[in-house]
Amino acid sequence: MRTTKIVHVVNCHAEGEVGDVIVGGVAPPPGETIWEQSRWIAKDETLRNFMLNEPRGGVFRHVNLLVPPKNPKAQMGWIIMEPEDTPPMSGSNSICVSTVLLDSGIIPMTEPVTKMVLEAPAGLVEVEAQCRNGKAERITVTNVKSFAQRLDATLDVPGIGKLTVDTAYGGDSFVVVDPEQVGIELAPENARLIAETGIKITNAANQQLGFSHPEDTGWNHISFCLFAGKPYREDGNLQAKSVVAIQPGKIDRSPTGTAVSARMALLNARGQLHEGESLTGVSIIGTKFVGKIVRETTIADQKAIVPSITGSAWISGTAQLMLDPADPFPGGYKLSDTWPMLK
Ligand SMILES: O=C(O)[C@H]1NCC[C@@H]1O
Repeated sequence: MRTTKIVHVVNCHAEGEVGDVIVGGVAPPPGETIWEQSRWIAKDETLRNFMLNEPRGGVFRHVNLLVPPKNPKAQMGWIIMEPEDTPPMSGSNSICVSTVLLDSGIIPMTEPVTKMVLEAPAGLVEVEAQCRNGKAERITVTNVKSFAQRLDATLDVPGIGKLTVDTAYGGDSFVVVDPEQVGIELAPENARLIAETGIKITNAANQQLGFSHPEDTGWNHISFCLFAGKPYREDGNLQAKSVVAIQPGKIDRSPTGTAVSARMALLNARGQLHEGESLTGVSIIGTKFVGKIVRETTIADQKAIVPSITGSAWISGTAQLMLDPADPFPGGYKLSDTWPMLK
């Protein structure tokens, strides 16, 4: 066996969505901040291609790189790599990272509760983990400031027609649509159709509506389409289907923590969900993230919320990824049968 690198990975999923964690074998990238480091990873592409492309990855995979924190308040920093983006923040990935840090002993666990501060590219996030018998069972992440950007905007989607949509940010950027407008039931058998429809809506929203983060973060596009089911009450809790199409055309298996945060910001902007109240997002496979409005706040003088997201993640394996110097595909490859090509 010969290899020019060994990347040590702990495999994990949060409520069904893969969020593998690189725990060794990769030096921290250059940059003064975690955001700058994440821009370097996005531009360089070497690690993204090695980890995300076939034969080591695939369109379903998200990978997180642990890095030393830059802010002294944080115990660990991390960079998120998703199929097409290297985003500011991610709910499922933050829950996977927290679980791997605690369950594998990288950060010492205290039972019944361990508190940590982690540093995402978007900034600091507080984590509270309910721990029992050496397992971080429930992770609550206090997300970055989330806000509504456009309410009831008209969007003309080629092949679909005129829709009324919202745009919002919950650590990542969303166009939000009521699935009844496109006549698609948010059921597993419709996953392909939902993914393709969501990508059309996201592309149209980027062309016609756009997105700009008020703090000039440089995150100025819409990443995802959230199909936001009608809220209903179950056992007294407010719930809603939360199904997200991710570029280049897959469905999040989890309810998408950033989407639940963005949805709560929209409900708050409409006066329908208040500080201290909760919304549980239900994924396409029936898994749940419990969202809560921790507090109402502002961002650049606009209304915003600080949300939290609670969910669980489970370690599913470990891997050492290698590169034989004779491998003809050091950067891997993508094919449009499983990885639709972006226009
Ligand atoms: O939970 C979330 O926010 C994420 N899941 C995969 C894509 C999003 O970043």
